[in-house]
Amino acid sequence: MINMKDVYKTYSNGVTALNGINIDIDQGEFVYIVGPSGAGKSTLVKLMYREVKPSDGTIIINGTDVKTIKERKVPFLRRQIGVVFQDFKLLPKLSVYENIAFALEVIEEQPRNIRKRVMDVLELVGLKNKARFIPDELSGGEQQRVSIARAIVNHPKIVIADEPTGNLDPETSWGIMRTFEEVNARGTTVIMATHSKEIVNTIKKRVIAVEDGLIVRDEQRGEYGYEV
Ligand SMILES: Nc1ncnc2c1ncn2[C@@H]1O[C@H](COP(=O)(O)OP(=O)(O)OP(=O)(O)O)[C@@H](O)[C@H]1O
Repeated sequence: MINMKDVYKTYSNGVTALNGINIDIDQGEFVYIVGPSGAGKSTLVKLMYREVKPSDGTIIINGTDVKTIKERKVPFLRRQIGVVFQDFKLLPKLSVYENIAFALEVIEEQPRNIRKRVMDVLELVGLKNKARFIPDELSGGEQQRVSIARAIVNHPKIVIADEPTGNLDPETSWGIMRTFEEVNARGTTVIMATHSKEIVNTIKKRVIAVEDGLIVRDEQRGEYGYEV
């Protein structure tokens, strides 16, 4: 469902972030992307949701070629992909409920369906009782659970998370990981760029290691493989 072939990315300032990447990820997989700072992990995941465009090579996401996709079709691609960021990116003036409902309003979901879908997803992440709170009234872990809820409310086939536990303490991070595991258990593909050795070595999944824009390791139930 995610296929990258000979993918290169050079930014406009001349920095080459990816140097010939080949990846095949199937529906339902859980994949960690690891590697040193500046290795190209964020660039790799941003290519998957077409935040950046490849300089060369082919990227097929769910049957769509993201290099040749027409600009007006990009929103349809994005609907199939939920994205979770390190810094949550919630709208600060909207309530938890409204932050999640917004993701459905922009895709013109029928208003009568929105309430049930938002409450269902809040139940999944364990925040039904905080629907009326604004982000500032929540802990970091709760805010991240809201952002996961927002990413999955639309039932995307793929969830991409770039350092989702980077701003959270270890205990909170385990809770977030449980949520991602539940999302994955429902059949959603999860791709997670992370610097967390503890998480990768404890919750064993496929590990793709990137160094200097190249994949240097791709192992099922792999190890983090770097000293912290
Ligand atoms: N928008 C950009 N414009 C120019 N260069 C960029 C841009 N984004 C990233 N880079 C460069 O591309 C390289 C890879 O960056 P990237 O953010 O993908 O690495 P990373 O592995 O995610 O790093 P980290 O673990 O520190 O987040 C780095 O040299 C970085 O400076």
